[in-house]
Amino acid sequence: MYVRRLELVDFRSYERVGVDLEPGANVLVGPNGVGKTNLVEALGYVATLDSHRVATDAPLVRMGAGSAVIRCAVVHEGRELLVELEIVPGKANRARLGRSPARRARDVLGALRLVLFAPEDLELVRGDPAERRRYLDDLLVSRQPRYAGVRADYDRVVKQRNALLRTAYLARKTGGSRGGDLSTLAVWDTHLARHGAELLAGRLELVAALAPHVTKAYDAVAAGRGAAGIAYRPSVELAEPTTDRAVLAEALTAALDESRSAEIERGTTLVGPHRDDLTLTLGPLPARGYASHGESWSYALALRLAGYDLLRSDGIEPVLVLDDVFAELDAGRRERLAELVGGASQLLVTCAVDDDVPATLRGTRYEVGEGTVRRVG
Ligand SMILES: Nc1ncnc2c1ncn2[C@@H]1O[C@H](COP(=O)(O)OP(=O)(O)OP(=O)(O)O)[C@@H](O)[C@H]1O
Repeated sequence: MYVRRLELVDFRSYERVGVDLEPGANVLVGPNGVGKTNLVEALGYVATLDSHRVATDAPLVRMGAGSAVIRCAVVHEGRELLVELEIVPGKANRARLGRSPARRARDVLGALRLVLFAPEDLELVRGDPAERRRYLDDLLVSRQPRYAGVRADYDRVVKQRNALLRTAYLARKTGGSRGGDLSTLAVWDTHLARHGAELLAGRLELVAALAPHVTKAYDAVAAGRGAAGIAYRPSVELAEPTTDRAVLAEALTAALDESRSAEIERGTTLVGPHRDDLTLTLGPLPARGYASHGESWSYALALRLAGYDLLRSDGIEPVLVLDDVFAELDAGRRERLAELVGGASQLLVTCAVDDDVPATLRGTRYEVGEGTVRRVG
C-alpha cells in the first residue's frame, strides 16, 4: 500500500498544498517549524481519525478557517482509492470514499493502513494508561477495521452509563429525594458487558499476537540490551486467560455487581476496558518509572515497529512514517533502524538535516518551506 498523492486545504499551517508521493522512501526535509509534521499528521488522521499530537480537532484547522480538508489517493494492490475527510471542529467529520460520501467518517478506517512513530510516542512508555489503550485500539482497528464500530459502541455505553451514575450522584449530593433514578442501570450493565467483552477479547488477542514482535523489535533497536515484554492488564479479574466472549461478559457482569456501591458513590463506571492498561517490562522491571530516557525511547519505537511487523505478518503492507526520528539516534542505531524499515512499501521520513537520514533511505526528496512542498529528487 502507498499514498500516491496528498492534498490539504486549511489543515494546520497549510492554506492549500498538494504533493505527489512515491512508493519506497520519501524524505521530507526542512527547517524547524515549517510544517513537515503537519503533513504526516494529516495522513495519520486519515488512518486513525485522530491526531498523534492533540486530543481535539480545533488545532488541526488553520487559524482563521472554519474547517480543514485532507484528501489522499491510496494505491492498494494496483487499485487507487480516493479518501477525503473534512474536519469541522465540534461537529462530526464528513468523509468521502471514492466518488461516494461515506455514511460515517469511521467508514474510511482501513482505507489507509499506516504506522506512525513520532517523538510524542515516548508517552506510550511514560504516560497514562489512556496512551497505551489508544495504541492498542488504533492497531486493533488497523488489523480489523470492524473494531472501530465495537469501540464506538462501547464508548457510547460508558458515556450513557456515566451520565446516569453522575446524575444520581449529583441528586444525592444536593439532597435529592432518593439519589436519582438508577432503574435503567441494569440495562446499561448488559450493554457494557456485551460490547466490553468484544473489545476486551479483541485487545487480548491482539496483545497475544503482538508480544513476540515487541520483544524482537526491542532486541533489534537496542542491540540485545534487555528483553522487552508486554502483558494486558484488565480491570476485571479473570480466573484464567481467555478470549471467550461469553466468559469475559460474565466476568464484566460480576465485576459491575461487585463495584455497584463504589460506582454509585463516585458517580462513574469503574470497571471495563476503558480502565485497563498494557504493562510494559524491561527484564524484571516495569518500563514506566524505571527505564532510562534512551530505553524508553527505544521501547516506544519498538512498540510501533512491532505493530508494523504484525500488520505485515497479517499480509497488510502499511505505510510507515518516521517523524523526526533519526536526529535522536547515534550512527549505529540509525543503520540498524534503516535495515529494519528498508523494505517498507512506502516510508515517509521527516528531518531537518539530510545527513541525519542513512544513505540507504534517501529516496525521493522533498523540500518543505512555509506552506509549500517542493519535490527535488
Ligand atoms: N491550526 C494552525 N493554524 C496555523 N498554523 C499552525 C496551526 N497549527 C500549527 N501551525 C503552525 O505549524 C508549524 C508547525 O509545523 P510542524 O509541527 O509540522 O513543524 P515541523 O516542520 O515538523 O518542525 P520540527 O522540525 O520543529 O518538528 C508551527 O509554525 C505552527 O505555528
